[in-house]
Amino acid sequence: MSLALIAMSHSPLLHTAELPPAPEVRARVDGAFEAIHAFAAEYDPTLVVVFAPDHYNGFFYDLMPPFCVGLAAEAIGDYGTEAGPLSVDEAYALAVVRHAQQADIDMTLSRRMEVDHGAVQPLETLFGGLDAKPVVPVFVNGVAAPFVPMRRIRAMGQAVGDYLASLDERVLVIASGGLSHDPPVPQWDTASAGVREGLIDGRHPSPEAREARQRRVIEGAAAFARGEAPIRDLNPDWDRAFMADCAAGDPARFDAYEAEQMTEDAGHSSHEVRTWVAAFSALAAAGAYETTLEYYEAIPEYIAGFGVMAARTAGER
Ligand SMILES: O=C(O)/C=C/c1cccc(O)c1O
Ligand SMILES: [Fe+2]
Repeated sequence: MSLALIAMSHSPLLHTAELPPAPEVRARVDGAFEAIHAFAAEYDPTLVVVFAPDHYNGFFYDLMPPFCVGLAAEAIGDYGTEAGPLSVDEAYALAVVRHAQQADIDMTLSRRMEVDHGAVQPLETLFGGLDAKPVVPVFVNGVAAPFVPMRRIRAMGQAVGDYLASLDERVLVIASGGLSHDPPVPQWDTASAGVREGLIDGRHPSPEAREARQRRVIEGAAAFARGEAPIRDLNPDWDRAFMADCAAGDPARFDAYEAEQMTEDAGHSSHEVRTWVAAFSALAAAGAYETTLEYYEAIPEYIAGFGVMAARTAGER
């Protein structure tokens, strides 16, 4: 039994920014990515569990669970990320569902999950593509309000971690998303009727609609970097405090994060840190852990408080 964790922000602007960050900033991001790539290579997982949000590409308001395990999954290929099937380990995915349900978690499942850059960017960064490792994808809602209390995400992560810790595998849990950020993703309360229809069931848009949506984000990022976009500022203090809570090894700390306050302090997409809460709670289920790598920087060009962490069960080598 062995567990390790990598948590990383993602951003569709990583490869599409019209106004990229300064070269020294990009070099630090690349350095952090190289470090987690090396960490993953050294750990050499036999199973990967990726906790990822979705951005109205796979999950919509026609049926929005707080979390969901994919027994089969297909990447849609947004923002230049790889499209195609993920190499899902169906037996382990089903076992995760069963174990979580027996632990009083109302885990949901999908036999045809669609995932976007949220799930794919970490797999590309760490393993170079979608199918290098057997994977169990776990969607965690981080954009579509209302949100269940954070203690439910912690409990879900703990239940998943309890199961993973019982396996004779080297399991890497990945968290994707966060930290403070407020990209131009539509909000139900302020959306027009037409946009609302897309939030209810906007699956498989035309290439023109996909392009228009991506342009809006790319142009929004450039405007934000110039200080001209009407979106919330990044909040490095909030981000560093959250990362300190992640490093603390005490998942009960996450219960204090209240959704409306998070939106206020850290933006509408700060709820993506639910993936971090799930992953760190899963890691903690295997016992004490040590953080071996930490990087943080607020990067307006990526519309992201951009953080990377790696951790593994203490005393294991
Ligand atoms: O296009 C989207 O829906 C999402 C955009 C985005 C922008 C910046 C950071 C993120 O985590 C995002 O998902
Ligand atoms: Fe995101």
